[in-house]
Amino acid sequence: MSEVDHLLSKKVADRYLKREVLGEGTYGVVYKAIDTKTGQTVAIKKIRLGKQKEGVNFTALREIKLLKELKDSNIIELIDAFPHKGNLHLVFEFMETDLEAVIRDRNIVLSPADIKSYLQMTLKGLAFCHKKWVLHRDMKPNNLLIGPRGQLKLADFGLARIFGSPDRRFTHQVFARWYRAPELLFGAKAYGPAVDVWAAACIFAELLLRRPFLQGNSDIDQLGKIFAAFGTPKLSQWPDMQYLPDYVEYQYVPGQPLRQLFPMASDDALDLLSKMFMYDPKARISALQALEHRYENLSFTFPISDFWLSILFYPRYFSSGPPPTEPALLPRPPPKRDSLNSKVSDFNQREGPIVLSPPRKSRRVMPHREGIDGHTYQVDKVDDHVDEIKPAAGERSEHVPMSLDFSVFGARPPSRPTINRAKQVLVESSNM
Ligand SMILES: Nc1ncnc2c1ncn2[C@@H]1O[C@H](COP(=O)(O)OP(=O)(O)OP(=O)(O)O)[C@@H](O)[C@H]1O
Repeated sequence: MSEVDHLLSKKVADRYLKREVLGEGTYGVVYKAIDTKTGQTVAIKKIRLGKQKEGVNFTALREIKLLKELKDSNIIELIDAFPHKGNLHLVFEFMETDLEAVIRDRNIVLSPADIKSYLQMTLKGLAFCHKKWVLHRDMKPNNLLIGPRGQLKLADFGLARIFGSPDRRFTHQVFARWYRAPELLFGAKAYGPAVDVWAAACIFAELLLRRPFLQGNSDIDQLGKIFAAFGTPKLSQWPDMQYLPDYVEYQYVPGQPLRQLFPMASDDALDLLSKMFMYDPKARISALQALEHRYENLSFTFPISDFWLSILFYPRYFSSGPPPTEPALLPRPPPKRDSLNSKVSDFNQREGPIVLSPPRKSRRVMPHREGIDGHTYQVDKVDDHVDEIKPAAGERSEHVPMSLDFSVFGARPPSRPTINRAKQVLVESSNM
C-alpha cells in the first residue's frame, strides 16, 4: 500500500474526542479535541472539500504528507490528517493564543526585547520552511500562534498552496491584503520566499506600532499605501516591476523617512526593517540573512579597517542589546476564546498616489525570478483550487486585468481582510 493510500484508509476519526469550536477561518471550522491515544489536547481543522466530489486530490495529499514532515520548534506541528465524511481533517498541536491577540491587548506593554523575540521566532520558522522549499504565502499575525511557554509557531504553512482559496472570487488573493508583497499586488505569478519576508516586515512594523502598518482596502489602495510610505518605486530600484502582469504606473510620490514612521525604533531595527521592505524581491533580505543581520551604517571619525569594524562595531540586531526576551517570559494575553472581531484602526487614512497609466499588459518573457539558492518558482494552476510551484520556464500569464476602482482610495474605513470568514455560519459542526 502506498503512503497516500495509507493516509486515505486510516480510520482515526474515533481517536479524537471533539470539544468546543475554536473558530472558523478560510478553510473551515477549527475544533478543540482530545487525542484519546495520547491524552494531548489538539486543534482539528476541518476542511470542506466542497464540490470536489472525488475527495482529496492526489496533489493535496502529497503536499499534506510533506507538511507532516516539516518539524521545527517554530512551526506548528501537523500531527495527523484524515478524510472523514467528505471533509479533510488536519490535526494540529493546540496553541493558547496568537500574535494578533498580543498586539491588540492594550494591557500588554511590548519592550524592544519582546519585539525582537517575537520577530526572531517568526524568522526562524520562516527560514526553516524556506530551506525546505515551502512558502507560507499567508503570513499575518493571527497565523502566528503562541503556545503555553510563549513559543511562537507559524500556522497554516503551505495550506494556501494546497487548497488555494475556497471562494473563487478570491483566487488571486491568497495573501491577506495588508501583508501582501508588492510583486503579488502587481499580479506576479512567479514569486518566491521574498513574499513571506515582506509579510514578516509588515508584522515587525505592526509590533512596533501596535496597529497594522499598511491597511489598503483594495489591491490598488494597498499599493498606494505602500508607495505613500516608502515612495513610488523607480525602475532603477526594481527593474522587473514593469513586466509584471498587473503593473500600472503610479504618480511619483517621495517616501517618508523610516525614522518618522517608527519614531520609537532603534537604528538597527530600522535598518533591518528597510532591508525586509526592499521593493525588488531579488534585493529583499532573506529570512536567514535577516536572522544574521548586521547594522553597517555606522560612521566613524577615526580610521578603522572593515575587518575590525565587522568584529567590533557592526551590531547584529538579534545579538546586540537588548537580547531577545526568553519566550517563557514574554507578555501574553490570557488564552483566547474567539478572535473573529475585525481590527479597525484610524491609522493609515492618508491618500496614496494615483495611478497614471492604464494597465500595461506585458506578454514578453519574464526574466527568471530567483528564489532561494538561485532557484526560480513558477505557479501553475493545476485545478480550480490548487496551484503548484515549480521551476519557472518563462512567464506565462492569462491574468485578468485588475479593475481600476478609483473610488476606493481612502474612501472606506479599512476592514480586516480575511478571505471569506465575514458571514459564515457555523452550520457543520455536528457533521464532524
Ligand atoms: N492549533 C491551534 N490551536 C488553537 N487554536 C487554533 C489553532 N489553529 C487555529 N486555531 C483557532 O481557530 C480559529 C480559526 O483558525 P483558522 O486558522 O482556521 O482561521 P484564522 O487564522 O482565524 O483566519 P484565516 O483563515 O483567515 O487565517 C482561530 O480562532 C484560531 O486561533
